[in-house]
Amino acid sequence: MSQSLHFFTPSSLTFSKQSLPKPSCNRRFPVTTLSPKLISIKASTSADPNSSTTPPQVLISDNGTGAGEILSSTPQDYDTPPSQSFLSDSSSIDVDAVTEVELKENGFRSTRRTKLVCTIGPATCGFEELQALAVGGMNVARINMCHGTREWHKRVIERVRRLNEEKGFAVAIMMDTEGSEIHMGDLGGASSAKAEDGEIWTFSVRAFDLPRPERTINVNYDGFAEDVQVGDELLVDGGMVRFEVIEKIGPDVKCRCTDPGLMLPRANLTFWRDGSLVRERNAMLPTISSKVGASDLFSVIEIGIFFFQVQKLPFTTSESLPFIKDWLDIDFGIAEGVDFIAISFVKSAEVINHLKSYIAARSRDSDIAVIAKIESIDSLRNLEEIIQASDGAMVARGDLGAQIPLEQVPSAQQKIVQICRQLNKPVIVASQLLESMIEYPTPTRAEVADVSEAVRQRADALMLSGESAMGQYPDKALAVLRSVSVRIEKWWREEKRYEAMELPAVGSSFSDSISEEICSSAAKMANNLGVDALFVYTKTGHMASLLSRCRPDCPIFAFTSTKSVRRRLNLQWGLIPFRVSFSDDMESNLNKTFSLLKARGMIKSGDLVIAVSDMLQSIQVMNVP
Ligand SMILES: Nc1ncnc2c1ncn2[C@@H]1O[C@H](COP(=O)(O)OP(=O)(O)OP(=O)(O)O)[C@@H](O)[C@H]1O
Ligand SMILES: CC(=O)C(=O)O
Ligand SMILES: [K+]
Ligand SMILES: [Mg+2]
Repeated sequence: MSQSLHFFTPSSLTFSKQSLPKPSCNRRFPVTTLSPKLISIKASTSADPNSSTTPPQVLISDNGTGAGEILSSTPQDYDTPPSQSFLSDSSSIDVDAVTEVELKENGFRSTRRTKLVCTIGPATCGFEELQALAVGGMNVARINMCHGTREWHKRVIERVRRLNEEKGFAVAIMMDTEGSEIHMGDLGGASSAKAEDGEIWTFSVRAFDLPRPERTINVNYDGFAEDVQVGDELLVDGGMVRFEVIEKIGPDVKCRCTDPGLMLPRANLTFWRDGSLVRERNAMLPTISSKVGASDLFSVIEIGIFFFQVQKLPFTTSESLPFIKDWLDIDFGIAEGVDFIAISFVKSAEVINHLKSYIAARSRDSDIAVIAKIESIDSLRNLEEIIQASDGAMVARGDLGAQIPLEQVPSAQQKIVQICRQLNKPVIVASQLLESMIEYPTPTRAEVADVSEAVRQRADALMLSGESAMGQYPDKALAVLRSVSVRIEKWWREEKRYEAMELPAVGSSFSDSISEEICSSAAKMANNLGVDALFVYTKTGHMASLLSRCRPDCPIFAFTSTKSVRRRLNLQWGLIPFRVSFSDDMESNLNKTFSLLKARGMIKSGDLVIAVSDMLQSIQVMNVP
């Protein structure tokens, strides 16, 4: 079978040099006073681009006054049941409601390219709060299995699903595992505990009766009291609070506070001796978490049998497997059909490979992406192989900063972001981006500079942790990420300050190589010609990610036929994912999408577009008819 690279401009779509519009911001749509509020859409269009008989039907809500600006002949409220407002039939297109307004307000060039992940916690778990985050630009909702119960997380997942169904969002769900590191107990329900300078606290592996005795902290790791030595330094949350070990009495370890501060429930603990992290025993942490109850026993046995039969591995090898609580959470994530599973404290590529085969065996369509969290010193040693094995990575700076000296975190971040892009894996920069906004409504200048740097490095996504999980200003924190991202992206685009990155070949077949060449050429052409948007028709999302990897100046409209691929693409830089059914006939796909998007006012005649697809390996340059 021959594969050819087509460069053609169909006669009906030819353009002359003069007809090429000059790239500029804000030029295509009149700027309205609408802010990114929910809109309600029923795209009832003809697939025939020339048909003018079916008027577009779009209702945009105003800023909450209820007097929506009607742009359609058939107004429809956004609370219309999903079956009516978001038809997934062959004549409709699903697009993020917020993106649609953004496109209409500011044009292609101003859409945000950097994606935003929000950790959901007590401050944001309600439907209204989740909706506010989605309206504010949340692309991915992260649930952290370190905190809360599975029932709690299940309710959050259900609400996000409902939000997507009813309001047209495509918020993806990322489940983050607990990971087998040492951490404190849950403080008996208290939201925090304050340690003052010089105070003596007891860290113990004993379980305490409630109420928790004063100045005592429960530790999750049975070997803790044996492992620490008098004189060791004990760091809570990577050094937010520090203690010196002064005495060991059986299971109790007495410590004096040397750096006071606030300790949060289930905070991570590390101990240091003579200036080095003590970590030999970390690799031998318990494989069965104390949190596994009798009701989980059947699942534990099942998981054991899977690894014994399928992998021929003893399932107690904690080097290769996260501990059992994680596997139960992973089962939960698979059953719930989450979009991403993020694995904490990955030490080698092995655990990623095991998880991927586990997912493949357990979930029918196996489209859960596995994200490797880079937060242990071991993961830095095996960085390339871990990232290569994964579907993406997270720079988990919180715990990473507890395992390597803080001043090494920025260079590690830069390296991880760079390797991910070279290997074509999405990368999330996480933790403490806007830490002060947990308490205050404005960020520090230093935090804004940190966010800017992650955007400048062209990371795929930024993540909020405590800011959105339990902070006082989750929406404001998200708004800061949004506005800083847009501003910095624009600045770097206009000044062409970004360094071109050498992008090595990533595919293994000749067909992969063609796809890569097509995408890099299309991205280059898009920049040189100043086109308005790149269109990519992709079944698996791969071609879209190859385009995203090139970080072109214009946004990438990614058309895919499945909802799960659309949600997954929501994590990747510059992609605006649409769900639409399409065929192998590019000509009809183009006509259909032009027609649907024109009907929604998202493109107009004359817009210059470059289209690629993974069905027909070609590049087409055209003006929208
Ligand atoms: N589901 C939840 N229920 C209660 N509190 C939560 C929940 N999720 C997050 N939090 C709170 O938000 C804080 C920050 O969240 P984050 O997910 O970064 O947790 P973490 O434990 O610090 O980190 P890690 O990602 O390393 O597990 C937590 O320390 C916790 O206090
Ligand atoms: C996100 C996370 O796990 C960390 O920063 O440690
Ligand atoms: K976690
Ligand atoms: Mg962590």
